Amino acid sequence: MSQKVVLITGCSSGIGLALAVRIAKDEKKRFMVYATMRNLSKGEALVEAAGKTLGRTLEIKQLDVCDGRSIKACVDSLPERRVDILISNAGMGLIGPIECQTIEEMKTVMDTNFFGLVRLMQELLPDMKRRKRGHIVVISSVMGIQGILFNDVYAASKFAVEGFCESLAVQALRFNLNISLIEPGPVITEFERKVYEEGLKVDLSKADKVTADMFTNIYLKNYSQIFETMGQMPEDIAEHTLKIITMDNPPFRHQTNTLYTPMTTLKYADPNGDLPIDTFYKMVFEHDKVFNASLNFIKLLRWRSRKSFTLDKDKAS
Ligand SMILES: NC(=O)C1=CN([C@@H]2O[C@H](COP(=O)(O)OP(=O)(O)OC[C@H]3O[C@@H](n4cnc5c(N)ncnc54)[C@H](OP(=O)(O)O)[C@@H]3O)[C@@H](O)[C@H]2O)C=CC1
Ligand SMILES: CC1=C(/C=C/C(C)=C/C=C/C(C)=C/C=O)C(C)(C)CCC1
Repeated sequence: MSQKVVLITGCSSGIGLALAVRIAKDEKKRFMVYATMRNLSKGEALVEAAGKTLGRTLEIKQLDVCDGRSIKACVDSLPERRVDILISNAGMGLIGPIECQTIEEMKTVMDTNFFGLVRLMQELLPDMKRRKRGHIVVISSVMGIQGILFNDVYAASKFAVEGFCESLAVQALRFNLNISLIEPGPVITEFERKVYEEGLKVDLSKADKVTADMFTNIYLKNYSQIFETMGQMPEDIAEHTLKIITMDNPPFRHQTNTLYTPMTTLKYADPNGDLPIDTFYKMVFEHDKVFNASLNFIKLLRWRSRKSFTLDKDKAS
């Protein structure tokens, strides 16, 4: 069986970079990875992490998901235009009260996170259908199934992604194609830093006092703590994704973070949809002390298990 061709978007940092490197370093050399980024001058970190795979199982190419011509040029440059596995990863976040955001800012998020995927699919789906072979893997988010306070537009963009893929999945089956949504919770990447820094800069003068206070003193105040407690590393997401692309019958949805699943399960537990909303409200406004204590407890457990893992490794070596 020849190598499978994998095209990944947004590989200049974070999950995309980790994915490209992990898949290119596959022990059985099952994949040829085209790691793409919109700005090739940001390729240094990937070049370094790719090491010897560069020019062998990994090649870097330019691709901007907001530019149809750039997508076409990239796909046209591939041997026989063949892509067996598309990993749509490029994306951006946006936090804050909606009254403080412009429609332009919101459109940029939708254009990147949702229309970026649509453009890729328009370019690649017809070829995949013709070959009756292909797997489309989308880095969605837990926010593709559940909205989170002050992430209104970001969550909307990921809901759009999920609705789009769920609708297409039936048609895809007819052509022997698979679609999989990877749904990480918080992941420690540039995304976290960029979103937080932009959040600190939000001009809250258009928001009322209660909303501005909620954003600053509840959301932003707890933001880093949530990432520290529940955050996964991009390498974890890469490992999960590698498993999904090597399965015979890959699932349509895959959540990567077991610490987060109690939250998303609330959504499926109540068809009225009130349970997750009421629970989030109580966590934030009524049981904030219990919520913070639980986060600290999880942090302690994770710290201890990391420490014993390091000690075990030291003993073994
Ligand atoms: N971090 C998290 O907590 C979570 C992230 N996700 C999702 O994971 C994906 C990757 O994010 P993550 O690695 O965390 O964040 P990063 O900010 O580290 O990476 C985002 C990548 O997307 C690229 N990108 C942005 N816009 C475009 C564009 N128009 N064309 C091509 N590439 C673009 C960025 O390129 P550039 O460097 O040029 O900006 C960068 O390479 C996103 O879809 C995000 O929504 C999902 C769940 C949680
Ligand atoms: C869990 C939780 C919170 C925050 C969750 C966050 C911040 C999740 C971030 C997820 C990301 C970044 C996904 C990216 O796609 C709140 C609202 C503070 C309180 C209620 C419980």
